[in-house]
Amino acid sequence: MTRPTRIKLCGLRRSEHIRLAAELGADAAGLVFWPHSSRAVSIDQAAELAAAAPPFLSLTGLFVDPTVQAVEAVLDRVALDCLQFHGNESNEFCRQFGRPWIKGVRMHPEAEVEQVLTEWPDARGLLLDAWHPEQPGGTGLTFDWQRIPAGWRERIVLAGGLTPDNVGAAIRAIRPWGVDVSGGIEYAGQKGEKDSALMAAFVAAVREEDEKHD
Ligand SMILES: O=C(O)c1ccccc1NCC(=O)[C@H](O)[C@H](O)COP(=O)(O)O
Repeated sequence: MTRPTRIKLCGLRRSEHIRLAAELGADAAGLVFWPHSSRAVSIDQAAELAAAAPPFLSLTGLFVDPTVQAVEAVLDRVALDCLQFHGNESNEFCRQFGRPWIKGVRMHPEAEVEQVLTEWPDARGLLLDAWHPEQPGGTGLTFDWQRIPAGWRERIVLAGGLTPDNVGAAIRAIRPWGVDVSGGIEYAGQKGEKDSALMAAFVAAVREEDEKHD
């Protein structure tokens, strides 16, 4: 049997969606702490979401160029299992909190990908996302998956514009360790509003593709 593709559903803001993510068999749920995002949650909201999380769903807190104090303020109140840094944070910055962390890497069209990926040696994994000149993430855009070097694919969480319709092709193309989605599980035109049916369809599409590789 081949390994299952790990799934992170990002930008959850309701307790029922946290429970649904676990029931569907997702591995991780992402909570956005970047205040400029329409998916952002306050510390109080996040504490409530964490209280709704069943065992073994990895709660991941997403930050963009935060201060140390901002991350610590969240960690004081919210039982996060993993941190995700999605800005220009260095390896040293990310590692100082003593928690498992992943690094969001935006795939700039001119980036020397093989070189860039070596910059965060202590990350548990690298979440590769589309690059956009003004938005640090959650853009709904895809990038050319073939730019991901073959030797790195087992460490990669693939993100950027994934949907129930294209995630199977993405898995087939590069066999990443995991996949991450936000906009692709939301109601059309309603950024931040997750659609339970699309959450279920996304997880089902991943599992359907996984079964083809057994
Ligand atoms: O989702 C956001 O609002 C966000 C804002 C700033 C930085 C990162 C953000 N999201 C990071 C994620 O992990 C998203 O799931 C990832 O960017 C993919 O988003 P999408 O293309 O909408 O699936």
